[in-house]
Amino acid sequence: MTNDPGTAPASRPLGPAEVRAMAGAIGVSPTKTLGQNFVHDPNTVRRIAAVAGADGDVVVEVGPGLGSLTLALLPTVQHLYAVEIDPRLAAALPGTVADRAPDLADRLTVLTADALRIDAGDLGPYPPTALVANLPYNVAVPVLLHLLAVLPTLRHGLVMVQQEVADRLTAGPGSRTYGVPSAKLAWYAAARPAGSVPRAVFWPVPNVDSGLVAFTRREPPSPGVGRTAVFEVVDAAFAQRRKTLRAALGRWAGSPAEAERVLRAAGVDPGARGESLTIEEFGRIAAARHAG
Ligand SMILES: C[S@@+](CC[C@H](N)C(=O)[O-])C[C@H]1O[C@@H](n2cnc3c(N)ncnc32)[C@H](O)[C@@H]1O
Repeated sequence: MTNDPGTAPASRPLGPAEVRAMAGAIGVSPTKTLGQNFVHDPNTVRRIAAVAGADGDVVVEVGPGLGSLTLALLPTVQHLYAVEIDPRLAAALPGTVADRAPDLADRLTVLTADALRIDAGDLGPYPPTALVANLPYNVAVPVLLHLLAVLPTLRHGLVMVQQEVADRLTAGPGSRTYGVPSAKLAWYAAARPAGSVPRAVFWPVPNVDSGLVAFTRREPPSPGVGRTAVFEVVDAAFAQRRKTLRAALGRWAGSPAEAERVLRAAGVDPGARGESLTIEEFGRIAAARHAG
């Protein structure tokens, strides 16, 4: 089911004064522990919704907060599952949508839950196809990787994260910022930078600017071993990223000599470093170890 933008019902966005007033009315003073920085600029949420390209999608939004982005997404999505950990924000969201987008209220399902603990069965009848979220900063990478793991129907998404995290998520082998988040995200999806967002559009104003990361799911590499085994190699290689793989993987393999044997069997130079390896190469190393 898609929605014709020409006839789609509209929603009334939240501006700066309204964001503060709504938070006050429900007794929320934003906390750092929950990464509560609310967007109060209607142009920013319109832009995020446009770049997300989630028209006709069943969207998962993590951390809807006061509903700024939710209101921008609802006019064109098929359905939206909003997963919010703060019960006061979750309880207020249906009322906000009923008030500002009354014709769209039945497209929204609100779940009061920790996004790190949900799985597909928690959401509802529609298989989710897109993730669009201004992610809570402190758990952004674990949430993204968790949802890609437990929601196999997610085809694409757009997430807003700290600029530094956006750089890491979208880095490729050989880059200074390539690391565990980049390699693990590459297992699931092709990711690309999709713009930046200045800190001034948030309340309260954070210490850093934000970046948008767009991703499209891809077939995972098929080394013959599972994701957990491959991610163990990624973690071991980057735990000592300045060391050669022969040394960095010594404990994982049992000894540097065994690491060298596995690396050679995988066709990977034992003198290379993890930061130069593709996710396919990490997969080959895991498979070579399990092949014995
Ligand atoms: C950066 S704010 C974004 C709020 C809103 N989407 C916006 O753009 O204004 C992050 C939101 O995620 C919520 N949150 C934090 N940790 C969470 C978790 N583990 N699961 C679900 N929601 C979480 C916070 O309460 C907050 O509402």
